[in-house]
Amino acid sequence: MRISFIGGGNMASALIAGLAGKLTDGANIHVVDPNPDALARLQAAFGVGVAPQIDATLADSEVIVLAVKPQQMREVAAALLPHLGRARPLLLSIAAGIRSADLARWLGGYGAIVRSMPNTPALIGRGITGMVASAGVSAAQKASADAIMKAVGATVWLADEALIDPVTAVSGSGPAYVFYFIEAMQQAAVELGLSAQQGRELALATFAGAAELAAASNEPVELLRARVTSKGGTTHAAITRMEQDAVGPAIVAAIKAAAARGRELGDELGAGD
Ligand SMILES: NC(=O)C1=CN([C@@H]2O[C@H](COP(=O)(O)OP(=O)(O)OC[C@H]3O[C@@H](n4cnc5c(N)ncnc54)[C@H](OP(=O)(O)O)[C@@H]3O)[C@@H](O)[C@H]2O)C=CC1
Ligand SMILES: O=C(O)[C@@H]1CCC=N1
Repeated sequence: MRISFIGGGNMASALIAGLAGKLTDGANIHVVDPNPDALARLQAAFGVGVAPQIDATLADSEVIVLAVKPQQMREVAAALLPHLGRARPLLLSIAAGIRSADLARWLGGYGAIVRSMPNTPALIGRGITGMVASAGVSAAQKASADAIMKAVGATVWLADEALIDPVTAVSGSGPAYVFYFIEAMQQAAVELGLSAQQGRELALATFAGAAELAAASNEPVELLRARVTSKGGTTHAAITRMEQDAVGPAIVAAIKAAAARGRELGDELGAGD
């Protein structure tokens, strides 16, 4: 499969790292980005083809992954439009907020669009991607999009595009919340007298182990939490403090803020012709 990436930044690099040499050869991947350093890094690491701007090379791609910032998408659509005619590739957008209908409108009514929301654990093949296909996407194109994202983790197809903003808020942005929690655990470890290295090792192993345990168990996470929480014990002291400080409601509110920002980006950037 020949795949092009428009934008070779953080998320594109994570996807390319997961794809190259697995789903397709690096030589079948083409990356467009204005930054020479980013292109040189990707070329050296994965043997991908590179270009500083959109050109006719794109016409050979079966799938074009749109991996620029949401604010850059409209300009990219204008540059892409002249190159879509012949091969009619699938456009696989990973941009937060940008609605398929707006993208299609900027592309003169182009219908072969899958909107998706991956996350950075794709870098190690442990990503999860929410996806939704527009009406103009063929079954074969949907299968290609699924194969690309499955090569870097799991996929969840959504019946309604409105659910992409919640997916963005939960799993697209989610790794940042997990890293934030790990940072806090590391800080606590150091403040309690452990070394930074020990704090890191303890926090990471605990996160990974607890997540794997929850995934392997049929029991709800509330029950798994209750099993750690001995009556009158240490966990109870910690959870009581978290409840006093409304940590759970603050996390829920934060995730809702992310979803609202996704909708707001769609409104802001999709407005007008
Ligand atoms: N980071 C993440 O965890 C996730 C990000 N996403 C989505 O992925 C998209 C990219 O995010 P991210 O990788 O973090 O952002 P980055 O800024 O790291 O990457 C975007 C890249 O696109 C380049 N670019 C700008 N204009 C063009 C153009 N006209 N043609 C080609 N390339 C261009 C940028 O260059 P320059 O810096 O010079 O502008 C930059 O290198 C966003 O839409 C985001 O919503 C989705 C899921 C998770
Ligand atoms: O923060 C963002 O907007 C992007 C989308 C999901 C993760 N990063």
